[in-house]
Amino acid sequence: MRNDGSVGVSGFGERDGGADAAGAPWLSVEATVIERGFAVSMRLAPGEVVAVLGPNGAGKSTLLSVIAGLVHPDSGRVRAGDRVLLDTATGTDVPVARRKVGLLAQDSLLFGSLSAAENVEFGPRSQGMGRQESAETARRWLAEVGAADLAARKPRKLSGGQAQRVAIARALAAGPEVLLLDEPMGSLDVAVAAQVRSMLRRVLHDRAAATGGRSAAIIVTHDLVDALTLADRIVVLDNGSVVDDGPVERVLRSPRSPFAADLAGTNMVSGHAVDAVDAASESAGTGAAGHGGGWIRRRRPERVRTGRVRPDGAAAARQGSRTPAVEGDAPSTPAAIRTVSEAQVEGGTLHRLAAGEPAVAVFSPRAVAVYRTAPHGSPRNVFPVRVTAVEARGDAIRVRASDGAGIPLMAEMTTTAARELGIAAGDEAVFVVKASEVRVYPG
Ligand SMILES: Nc1ncnc2c1ncn2[C@@H]1O[C@H](COP(=O)(O)OP(=O)(O)OP(=O)(O)O)[C@@H](O)[C@H]1O
Repeated sequence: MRNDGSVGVSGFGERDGGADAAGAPWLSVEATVIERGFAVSMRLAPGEVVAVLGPNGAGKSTLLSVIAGLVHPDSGRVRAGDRVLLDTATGTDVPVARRKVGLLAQDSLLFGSLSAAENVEFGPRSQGMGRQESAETARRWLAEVGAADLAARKPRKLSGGQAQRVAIARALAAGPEVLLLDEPMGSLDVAVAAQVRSMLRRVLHDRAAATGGRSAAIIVTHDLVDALTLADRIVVLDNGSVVDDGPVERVLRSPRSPFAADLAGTNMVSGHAVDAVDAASESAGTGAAGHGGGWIRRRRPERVRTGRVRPDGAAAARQGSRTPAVEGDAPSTPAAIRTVSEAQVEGGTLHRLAAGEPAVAVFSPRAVAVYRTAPHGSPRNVFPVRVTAVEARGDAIRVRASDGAGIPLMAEMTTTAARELGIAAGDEAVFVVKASEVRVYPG
């Protein structure tokens, strides 16, 4: 236990988010760790899932360690529901094992000598639960994460994805009120990461419902896709401080920090999923499937000829760079969303999307070709836009624009191409992106 309340917690700006309808946060954290230059204040609403992003050394792991009780701040307070877990002013410092905090650390290892089931039983057992009940709890959580058939296996017989499922079951089986996941998909290859992400999405959703909001979760990630699919809110840390905090969409649309701006260097269009079958048949009709029929197994994005204005007046995208969503070349299925302006945006997805479900389409500015007028017979997503800004961005030009419904879009091209196209703020233009460059996620 530590009591050095002489160091005041101060200088924490008020941020949006983190409170329920009545305005009460469920988890609140205020902590200063002087040695690490860390001074963070953050609140989570009941049942809320927050993605914490930030550059290396920003303090993300420190934040989780403070909540879990592994790092003792010089000053601060951590409260979960009506339980004070830490208060340096009063000397309260609840031991790790009694915090009801489940931490899945980056280096979480399963006990090698125990089976998967015994690993998962470990938490309930160490909380005093009987053998049979612990075994039942382990069975339930292994089933929940899709690893029921792995119960008897030793960790060395598990693949990376299987081991991560078991580790997640182990973190959940102890019944944590606060779940902390440090890069949960970090070590998994893209296809396995997508499966584990889908599983986590379901588990987090069910958990919030099952606990009646008496829970919260923080996911540290470098991956925008995790924030998009798993979190209600993004908190960006940099240099030990919160530099941005808000709903996922707000942070990406109007970032308030260089890191978030960089993070947001992507186009994100919100809407509602169109039935996948309709999307597929409409795609076939409109020719979206004409991208080499590349729906089932996503092709490598084609390299677009760099920096040339085509005869039809289009400036090629800067290069055929990929959508920053990092699911790589994993197989995807056709998906489409309909935006508020009734535009249909077609792409591919690794997720199951029910028709009408909120969804977002994500694509890189570099995948966008800019035209003066709409190309004929294009099998692509076409956005008539008005250019709002043309900005230099290193050796490239970023064209910012807004479609009829005010959806902000960006294209990136070479300076030569931009000069030849002669585009300027206020101009009408047409942004075109191939469906094969668009990733669709649950929103
Ligand atoms: N055990 C430690 N002792 C002292 N300083 C530490 C320790 N661990 C981390 N730090 C420092 O604290 C700061 C925050 O580190 P932290 O690991 O929390 O960042 P992070 O955002 O999790 O980074 P990454 O994305 O690389 O994991 C850094 O300046 C780091 O050097």
